[in-house]
Amino acid sequence: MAKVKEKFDNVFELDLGDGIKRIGTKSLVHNKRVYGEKLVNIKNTEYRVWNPNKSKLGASIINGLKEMPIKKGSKVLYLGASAGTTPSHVADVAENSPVYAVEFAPRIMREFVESCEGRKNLFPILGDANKPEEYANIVEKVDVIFEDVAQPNQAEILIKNAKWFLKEGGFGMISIKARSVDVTENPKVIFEAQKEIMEQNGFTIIDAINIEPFEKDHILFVGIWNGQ
Ligand SMILES: C[S@@+](CC[C@H](N)C(=O)[O-])C[C@H]1O[C@@H](n2cnc3c(N)ncnc32)[C@H](O)[C@@H]1O
Repeated sequence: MAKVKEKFDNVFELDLGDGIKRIGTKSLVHNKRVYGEKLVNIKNTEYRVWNPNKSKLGASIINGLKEMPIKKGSKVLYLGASAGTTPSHVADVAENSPVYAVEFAPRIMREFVESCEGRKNLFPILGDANKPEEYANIVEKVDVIFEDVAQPNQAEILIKNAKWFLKEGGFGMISIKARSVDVTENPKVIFEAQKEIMEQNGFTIIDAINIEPFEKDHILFVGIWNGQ
């Protein structure tokens, strides 16, 4: 018998009876898959299984994220939307609240727009996360910025967007890919350097999650914005 338990606001532990640790979100759009994820029905509710191999946020939750800043009612700015895998789960969690999702590759954007169909709170924005001023007329002040862009200046991009859009006391969540910063340097050194950039520019880091074995040399930092 399948069982469900709410782990964080609108994030559920799904026990399908096979001993595998799974999480999921309630389907906001019934019977619609975004990336081939499994759909399960438990007690008349449909859940989308959140695949940690395809989502760094999903992997972080499985690997022990302490607090989930994205909750029902959170306004979110998502940088690096790709085709919408993680943004779709984030939108399920936020439920009625807007998730603004920025992606700069037009081809991927087309796929992403398709996956937004029927999702009333997920807003695709074709834009460069390095230039927040270009989407400042669309995005409002948010509770959380989530970033997954795999660029050498990942931490700087978060800070730039926080200055424009993050409420004081809001959360920045950033997935750092060591190899995008420097392929030769030890990942631990890179993570420390990126953390320092954030701490010197207005964030207090409250959590750091290594997401192996799902992704190699990646870390997810969670920080509180002091409103610089
Ligand atoms: C690792 S993928 C994101 C995967 C996605 N977050 C998910 O979990 O479903 C990184 C994405 O960031 C996008 N990207 C990279 N640099 C960007 C920038 N400066 N502005 C907007 N998007 C960017 C890439 O085109 C790519 O689609």
